[in-house]
Order: sequence, then structure tokens, then C-alpha cells
Amino acid sequence: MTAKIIDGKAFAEALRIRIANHVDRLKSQHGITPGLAVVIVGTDPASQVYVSSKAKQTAEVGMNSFKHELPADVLEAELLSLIAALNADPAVHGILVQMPVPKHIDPNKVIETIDPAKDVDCFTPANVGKVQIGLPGPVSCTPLGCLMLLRDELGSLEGKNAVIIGRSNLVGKPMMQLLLRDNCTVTVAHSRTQNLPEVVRAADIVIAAVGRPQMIKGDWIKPGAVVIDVGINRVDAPERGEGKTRLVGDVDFAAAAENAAAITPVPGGVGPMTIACLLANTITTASLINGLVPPSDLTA
Ligand SMILES: Nc1nc(=O)c2c([nH]1)NC[C@@H]1CN(c3ccc(C(=O)N[C@@H](CCC(=O)O)C(=O)O)cc3)C=[N+]21
Repeated sequence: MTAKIIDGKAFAEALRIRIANHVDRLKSQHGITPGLAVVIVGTDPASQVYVSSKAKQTAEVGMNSFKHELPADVLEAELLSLIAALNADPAVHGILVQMPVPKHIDPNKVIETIDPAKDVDCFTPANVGKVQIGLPGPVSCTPLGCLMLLRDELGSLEGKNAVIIGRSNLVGKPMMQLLLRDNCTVTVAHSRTQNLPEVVRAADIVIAAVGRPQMIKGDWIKPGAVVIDVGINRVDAPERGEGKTRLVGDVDFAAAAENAAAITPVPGGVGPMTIACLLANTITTASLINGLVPPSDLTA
């Protein structure tokens, strides 16, 4: 079998068109222009590129985009007071502080300071709790993107055996909640799991979120499984020339594609969905802040 390649880039483009339509509706019917503020501390080149593409896509769907660049040595108190100002600004419906922040800044203090009503990353305890019990609100961007791709591929996820590899607060744990809400049987495997290949071989749905290049081998994939690769790892690619690199996922893509029914590529799979879901969450928070019901096609 050779797997269908799930085109996350195309899915994200289609999602952004739906988002743009919701922006138009909020503007024309309610006089609301959703606004997303992105805060970046320091000048890490990878982070810069990534933040620019967020700002560009935010503007393209018709939202207001606010970008705040702070020097790498900014005082923690200064960052926290910027967040407080964004919390109070009625033009801002979403706040994202690009992670990681420099070592002298406590990320937990940053997250605690963000108003949960504007927490489009779904990092605050209040919103993590809402996802767990199924209340409306923003949903972690990467897991939401994975869920949308899975529903599109499989229709109902009910009764599927889903194995998540990785237990981070960012991906593994929120993914577990979302799959459970969709009636999967969920296993969360991690670095201490015994017989990982056997655990993965039982999966109808594999979510790879470990952050180790090509760790999940092709012969671990059950024939017909759907594989979602969350990993984005930059590795050396001497075959492309001296000093060149390329992006690979957490799954050995070519070998896994021999067994899977469908698989996401890296790049062009989950990554573009993460950014589109950030915009989707900004529609959700802008709606809730204004007492409106958030659109059901943009959330879990
Ligand atoms: N507060 C916060 N929220 C985040 O959501 C957040 C963050 N901080 N810090 C950094 C990580 C990383 N992240 C990515 C999203 C999309 C791609 C993406 O679109 N990747 C392209 C490839 C891009 C390339 O070529 O480098 C792809 O997979 O096709 C990558 C990385 C969000 N993050």
C-alpha cells in the first residue's frame, strides 16, 4: 500500500478562506474587527520568520495584526506590563507570546499574565480546563489542526484506537483530551513506555509528537492506519550541498507511507494548520469577548 498524502497546506488555505468569511461577517454585522497581537522577545532567526508569516496571514484574512518586538535582554516586568496593556486594549482579541522566551524570563509568569479571554494559544490553566470539560473557548492550535485533518480523513473517529507518542502540555496532553471527546480509545506513550513499537502497531491513528527526527519506524505502522506527524526537526542534508539542512518529521515518512492509509508530510502537513488554527482561535475569542456564539466550524 502507498499512503495518501494529507495536504495540510491546502487544508490550511481552505480554512483561511472560511476564516476570512467569518471576519467579514463580524465586521459587517457586528462592527468587530478581530485583532491578534504577537509578541516576540529577541531575534532568533527561525522565530522571526515564523512570526512574520503569522502577521502576514493575519492581515490576509482581514484581521488587525499587532506585532511587538522586544530586545532579548528586556526585563521580565516590562514584558508583563506589555501583556497587561494588551489585556486592556479592546482592539486586541488574541495575544500570543512566541515561545520559548529567554532564560531570565519565567514562561509560567508570562502565561499567568495573559487574560484567558485572549489566550489564543490555549496555554492558560483556565482554558486547558475548559477543553477538558468541553466548554467553549480557544483550543491548542496544533492539536486542533491535527483533529481537523483527522476528521476530514476519517469522518467519525468513534471507537478508533489512537496512540499519541509524546506527553507535552503543548501537544500530547491537549491532543489526548480532543481525541477522547471524539470517542477514540486513547493511549499516551512517552519516553518511558515499554515496547513502544508494539504499542504503535495497535494504532488506527498515530500522532507523533516526540521531537526526535524519524524516530517512528515504518514497520511500527499498522496497515491502513492514519499517521499525523507533528514533528518539525531540522537535520543536516549534505546531499543538498555543504552546510545545507532540511526539515523532517518524527516519523520515517517513506517507510511509514508503505503501510499507512494516509500520512501528513513535513513540511506541508501539521505546521501550516497550527498557524491557521491560531487565526481560528482569534475568531473564537473575538466572538466570546463580544457575547457571540463562536462559529462551530472553527473549533473542536
Ligand atoms: N506561543 C507560541 N505558539 C506557537 O504556536 C508556537 C510558538 N509559541 N513558538 C514556536 C512554535 C513553532 N510553531 C510552528 C508553527 C508552524 C510551522 C510551520 O508552518 N512549518 C512549516 C515549515 C516552515 C519552514 O519551512 O521552516 C511546515 O511544517 O510546513 C512551524 C512551527 C508554532 N509555535
